[in-house]
Amino acid sequence: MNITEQEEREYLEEVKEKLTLAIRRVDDAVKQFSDELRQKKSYIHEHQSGMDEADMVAAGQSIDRMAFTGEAAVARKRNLFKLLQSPYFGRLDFVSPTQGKSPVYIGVHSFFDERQRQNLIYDWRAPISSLFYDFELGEAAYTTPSGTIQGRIELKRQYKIRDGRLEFMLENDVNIHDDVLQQELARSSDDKMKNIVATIQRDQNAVIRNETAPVMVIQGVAGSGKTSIALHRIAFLLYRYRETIAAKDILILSPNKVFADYISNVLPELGEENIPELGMEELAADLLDNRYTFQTFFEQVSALLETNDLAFVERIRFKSSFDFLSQLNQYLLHVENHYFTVTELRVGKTLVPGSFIESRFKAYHRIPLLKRFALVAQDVRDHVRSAADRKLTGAEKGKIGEAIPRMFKFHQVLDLYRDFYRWIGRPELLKLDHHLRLEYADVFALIYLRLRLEGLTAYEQVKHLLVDEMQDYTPVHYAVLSRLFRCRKTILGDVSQAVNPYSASSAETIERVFPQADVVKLYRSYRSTVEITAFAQRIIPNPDIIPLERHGREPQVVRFTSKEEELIGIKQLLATFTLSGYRSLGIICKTQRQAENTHQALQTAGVQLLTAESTSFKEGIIITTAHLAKGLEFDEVIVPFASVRTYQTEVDKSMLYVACTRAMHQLTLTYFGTISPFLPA
Ligand SMILES: Nc1ncnc2c1ncn2[C@@H]1O[C@H](COP(=O)(O)OP(=O)(O)OP(=O)(O)O)[C@@H](O)[C@H]1O
Repeated sequence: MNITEQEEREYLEEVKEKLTLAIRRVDDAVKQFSDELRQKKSYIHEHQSGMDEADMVAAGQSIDRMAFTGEAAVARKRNLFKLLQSPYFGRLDFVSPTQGKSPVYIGVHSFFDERQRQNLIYDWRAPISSLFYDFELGEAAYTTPSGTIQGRIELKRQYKIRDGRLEFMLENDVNIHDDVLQQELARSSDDKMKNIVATIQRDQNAVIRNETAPVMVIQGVAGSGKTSIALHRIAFLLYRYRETIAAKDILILSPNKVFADYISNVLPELGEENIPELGMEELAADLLDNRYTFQTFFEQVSALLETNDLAFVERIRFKSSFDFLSQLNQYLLHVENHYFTVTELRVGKTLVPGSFIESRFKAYHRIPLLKRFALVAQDVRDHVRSAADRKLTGAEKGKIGEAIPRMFKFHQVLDLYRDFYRWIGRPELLKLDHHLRLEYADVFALIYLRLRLEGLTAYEQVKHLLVDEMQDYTPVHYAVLSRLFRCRKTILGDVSQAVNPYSASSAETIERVFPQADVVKLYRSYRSTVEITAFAQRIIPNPDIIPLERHGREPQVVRFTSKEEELIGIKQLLATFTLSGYRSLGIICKTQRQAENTHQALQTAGVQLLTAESTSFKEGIIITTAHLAKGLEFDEVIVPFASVRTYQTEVDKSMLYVACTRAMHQLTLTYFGTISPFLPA
């Protein structure tokens, strides 16, 4: 069945025809829904006066239901349209004793032909589609909710169908993905991340389809597809658990708005709605009820890059350690045991003994400490009432309500946080300016104390949490996340890409906070050519990295004799880029100031400056910092001012590594003066 290319072409036309018919049917349905909706609305409008409240509610509900069904039909139509452009990308002929043999065509969505009552296209997330990613020809098996199906794959094909036309078709006997993967990776970049359903690799597929891990930690080298996989995993979970999880139940913690915008196309491309996204700082502000102002992570890194303040580094280092978290925990025990100093309380003629108050306070040990006072006060009132055998006056009730919290040493979490540093004998480690602005390293520690002392119940509706750039968060961050989000989690990152090496977390660090986590390590790198990967390896070596065999020009390190000359050189590189056929070029600087100055100095039309306030980026020439470029990629990257003056510390080294690993096809570093010690002379 459909053996020759000609037969495949004819089959494609057949499928397209059926898709066109299906679109027409959905169109009719949509039209019918909107007609009915209009009629219903005008009926309600005309008969409004004669309707009671119950009628109105019922009518409103029926309108909502119709609108919902109408919206589902519109979404279905959108998916069918997408299929019409590219109905499927793979096929396998699977023979099993129970199912016989029939070709399984795999696409971005499923397509069930109502007339034939047959699945013509299987969704890439369907159980049977996993065969495509996990097996070559021969014995194979896949798991369904009702058990494992064994069989043989007798044929496997891959197609490239664009605008409804079959561009090529590949037969495989060894590894089907290699040729197509090479083609995909050689393509120019996009201003939005793209889906990779046609070329998901076996190890990636295992992560995407993992259903058992309560916490999945993905440590993957630069360009190993972590972000892509995480988004495909979300799409998979939305499909697999569609009865219980909807897009709105998932939350992405993303490093910045540009990144959020960059990844925003993947899920819609896969037919899912976009999911809510939040930056760490937004989360922090929310958890602190917007009561404190604080330095952002970007500002922290900028300060590190622009000053050499050893005390600042020391504060960050300390607050990024496990020791810090355990000292905070010890402090909380100390607070519990020593800061509630009970005294006996006289109410009218009744004397409430201190031991009673203390025992009530201890009885509530499961309740956050600062929430216990109201409960203890109520117990004291009950005690007095039964001892005095009368009702309490309002004044007496008020007196008890005030007296109990007064027995506790502090009332503001910030006061406790300050006290913590006195308690550990390091008061110099807390720096608050006169506006009480917190340093970034203090933000989540304060939230942690608040969480433990006051309890926070926000975000309980989240059913899956995705954290990208995990290396940028510390044990305290994770302690907060683990208490706040009790749901399953996917956490991904690369410790080599920390923009602040003083506060970087590895997969092992995160595993200590989430001992139940499944940790997956990915070593194959897809983004950059072998030459670019090898170059970046000299900055931060990782012997385990496996670059995909794709070659390109050797990265260039170009020396100039002055800054002016260097800028002229960069302008020439930009002119070459505009003729190159590539779509994106990133000039990746170390600091925001350097990026701004370069932007001004170049004065070339159409060069966009990306800042911490930017919300999206477009193709073309971008000037930005390594910090903001993290997670993004460009056809070509220029790293200017790569001299020892710019890149000399550990933080600088991380920045340089991140900058170089953003390049897909071409990388050039320019400098004047003495080259950075991290680069080959
Ligand atoms: N299986 C695949 N098929 C095709 N392209 C892939 C595959 N895996 C990864 N890629 C491509 O490799 C590039 C890097 O992917 P992605 O940005 O998800 O990696 P990452 O590990 O998050 O990178 P980084 O940590 O360096 O930001 C993207 O262009 C992505 O489309």
